[in-house]
Amino acid sequence: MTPQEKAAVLIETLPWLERFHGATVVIKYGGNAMIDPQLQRAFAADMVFLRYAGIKPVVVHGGGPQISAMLDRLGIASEFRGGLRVTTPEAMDVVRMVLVGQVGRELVGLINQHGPFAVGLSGEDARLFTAVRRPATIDGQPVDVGQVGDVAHVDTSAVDDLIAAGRIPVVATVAPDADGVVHNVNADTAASALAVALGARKLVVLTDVPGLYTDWPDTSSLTSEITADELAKLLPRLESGMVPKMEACLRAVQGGVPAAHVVDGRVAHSTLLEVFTSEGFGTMVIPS
Ligand SMILES: Nc1ncnc2c1ncn2[C@@H]1O[C@H](COP(=O)(O)OP(=O)(O)O)[C@@H](O)[C@H]1O
Ligand SMILES: CC(=O)N[C@@H](CCC(=O)OP(=O)(O)O)C(=O)O
Repeated sequence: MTPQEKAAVLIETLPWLERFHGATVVIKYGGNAMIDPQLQRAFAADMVFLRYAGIKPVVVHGGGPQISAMLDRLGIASEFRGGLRVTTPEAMDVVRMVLVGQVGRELVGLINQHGPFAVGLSGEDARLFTAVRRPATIDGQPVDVGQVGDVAHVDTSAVDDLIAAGRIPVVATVAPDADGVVHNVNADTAASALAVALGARKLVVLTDVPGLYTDWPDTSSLTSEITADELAKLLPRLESGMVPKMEACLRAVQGGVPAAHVVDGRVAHSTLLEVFTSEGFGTMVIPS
């Protein structure tokens, strides 16, 4: 790369630095970016980069594969319906242990190699999330999936305090219902609810595909931009993990977040590519 090319890359970020300075951006961390050590470190660096660029990153993490691995080790069967894990009280203990005690801790540690930034919390802390039991939907029919929650209420005060102190909140998605019974909340769903409650300028969801395919698995149907109305029409035809993911993007945009993005977390620094380049990256959901 010539010095001119290097300078061009740097200066391309200026309009985006101007636009997003001071903005809150919610990033859902999941998929391969969460399992591959090099991608993990790249993600942690991206969060610190955003912070130094004057953006306020808030991380909501998944951990589905890690939960499945631990359930397996403990000999507890694991099943998904409509993209949601069937969560028995026994499985719920494992979900909580893995998300809060393992996955969240590891990410906090990686970010904090750069400085005293990350603080982990779960939906249980300072009433961040209050859950309500949520059925899965298969062919339009509700199906019981046990202790699975949707976010009924968000109290952003703890996250606000951390942001104001210059920290990077790292959120695990277990949440009590109004009676204090803890529920398993899909991380895409929780990220969306938090983005809306914080008035975030962007929701970025990392996954293991380049973006949304409107006619999966036809690779020519990869879409770079879709409106909320178009997505609402497409949603009943989507499958498995894409259902909570695209539903989350739709809800975020309908809730006032100006843009929700699904990006390929297998590409190192996908968050930076999305925020700071003119072409963007992945699929962007915008209001209709
Ligand atoms: N229309 C679609 N567009 C993109 N991916 C799809 C689509 N339908 C199903 N998928 C599958 O959904 C997966 C994403 O869901 P999931 O594995 O739950 O994501 P994550 O682990 O990143 O939360 C993709 O890797 C892909 O295999
Ligand atoms: C209800 C439900 O399905 N909860 C998810 C929570 C973790 C998650 O969402 O992790 P990913 O983003 O890595 O899929 C689960 O138990 O796997």
